[in-house]
Amino acid sequence: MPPPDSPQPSFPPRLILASGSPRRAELLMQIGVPFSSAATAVEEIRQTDESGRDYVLRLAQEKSRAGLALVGDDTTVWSLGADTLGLVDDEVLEKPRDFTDFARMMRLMSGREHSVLTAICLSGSDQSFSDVVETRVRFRTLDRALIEGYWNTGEPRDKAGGYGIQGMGALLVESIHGSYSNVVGLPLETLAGFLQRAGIPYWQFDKRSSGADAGTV
Ligand SMILES: Cc1cn([C@H]2C[C@H](O)[C@@H](COP(=O)(O)OP(=O)(O)OP(=O)(O)O)O2)c(=O)[nH]c1=O
Repeated sequence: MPPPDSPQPSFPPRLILASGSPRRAELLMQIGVPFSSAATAVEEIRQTDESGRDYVLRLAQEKSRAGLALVGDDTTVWSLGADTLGLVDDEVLEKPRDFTDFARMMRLMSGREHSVLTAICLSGSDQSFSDVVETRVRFRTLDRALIEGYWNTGEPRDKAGGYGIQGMGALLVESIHGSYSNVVGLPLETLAGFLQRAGIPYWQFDKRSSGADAGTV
């Protein structure tokens, strides 16, 4: 808690989750911060020679700025954007285009470690905080039957790297090193620091009545 005589931010500040990802909304609800959701139309195309880290950071920043642009001149609003991808041997793993692409990714990750990078960016009218968080994930050895069976569940299609650790994808995982929420798409530990720096007093919210209003902007 800040000391009682410290300057208080306008309360409650409005937070926009600039994302259409239900996983990100669920993670934000978990920490009880009120927010509204707004999916953005940021194009996800990696530039030639852009590293995975630079790419994921650029997209999180573009999504965050796009969310802020929706509210015009309102200086009390903050916008949170995020982007997630997998990385193995410098190869960037996004959402699988089709089964062939998915099976290729699974073979790349089978029996070894890969990285999941999530970038988050919290932007206000005159300040912005961003970072890229890395979690190392080790997969079991995956055989063709497991790869095909998992694809047929439908779960892999809209997920970076083609799996959801919060779902049946957990069965592919042997161990993880680092933030779990980062793999799901929003590193809550890093986000907590950003909310504090932005003066969004998440520790004051009444967890019984807040959480997401999950309305749209
Ligand atoms: C690795 C992994 C990814 N994912 C998801 C998180 C993201 O929703 C998705 C990565 O795609 P993103 O392009 O980061 O996000 P998105 O298109 O779903 O949503 P938006 O751009 O509107 O914010 O993969 C999981 O849900 N579980 C996992 O274990």
